[in-house]
Amino acid sequence: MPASLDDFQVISTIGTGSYGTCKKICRKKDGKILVWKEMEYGSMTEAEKQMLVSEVNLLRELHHQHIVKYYDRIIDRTKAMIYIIMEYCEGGDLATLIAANKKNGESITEDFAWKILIQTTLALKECHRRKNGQAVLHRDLKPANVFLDKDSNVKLGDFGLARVLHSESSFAQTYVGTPYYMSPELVNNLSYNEKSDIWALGCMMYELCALSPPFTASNQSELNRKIRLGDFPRLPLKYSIELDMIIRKMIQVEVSQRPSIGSILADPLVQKRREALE
Ligand SMILES: CN(C)CCCNS(=O)(=O)c1cccc(Nc2nc(OCC3CCCCC3)c3[nH]cnc3n2)c1
Repeated sequence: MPASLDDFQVISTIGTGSYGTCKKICRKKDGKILVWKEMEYGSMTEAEKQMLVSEVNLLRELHHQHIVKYYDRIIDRTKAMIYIIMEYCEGGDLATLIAANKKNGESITEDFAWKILIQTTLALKECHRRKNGQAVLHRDLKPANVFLDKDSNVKLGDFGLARVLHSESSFAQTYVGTPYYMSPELVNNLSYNEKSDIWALGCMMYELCALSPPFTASNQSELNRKIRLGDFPRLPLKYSIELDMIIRKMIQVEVSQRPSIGSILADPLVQKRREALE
């Protein structure tokens, strides 16, 4: 029996993303805490609605311990609203963690950095695993899209939903952030590929440790120039040369020089770190 809005109690609003609002909810029948992302589709074109349907269908197919679990969706045709119900991540998102560390002058440990690197790589591996020939590239890997559960395990979220965004909508203009993680191939208008997600992963890991993205600038053209050059400072010295090296390998301008997901996971150091996690 499809879920309905009154099966849930809204607890609070967590925030507003590029596509709509995220609310913390409680499922009345068992008290389970979840979230829903509510999106208004009334002003969407038929093509955008079709994209939304296919994005939600992709979400339904992704089952992995490090990917935010999709539960259900509710469509309220009277208000032209869709509610996408997903697991709640108690630990919040990495962007909040980075901002808090920056504010308090704190930094994550080396162990935690490896844990995030490994678990996010495993989540990307699931995304890239070809699903009926359709690779689900994340396309928007950034700290705000990586959540933590109560045990600070990674939950990769917010697939494609941001992509569904209809460009002329007010949300689009309001929520366009600086694309710090844009890869050189995207800057050069070449095609997005699996190695572009690796570049973004390297940038995210760098920012998580250094509390600043590898490339920063006050305008897009200056940022593009720095990205094309690919030079950035070493991680803070508290982090090992191995961590700096594996992140540096991911942030290489030459696509073919970047490691694949398989080679990251096959790295002896990563294997050792993975065993320590299990
Ligand atoms: C302990 N503290 C450091 C952290 C406190 C943390 N508690 S908190 O303040 O409610 C909090 C903060 C942020 C996230 C979450 N959990 C969460 N957020 C999602 O999306 C957030 C949304 C994404 C788009 C932009 C607007 C926000 C999810 N999507 C699927 N599952 C989700 N779970 C909870």
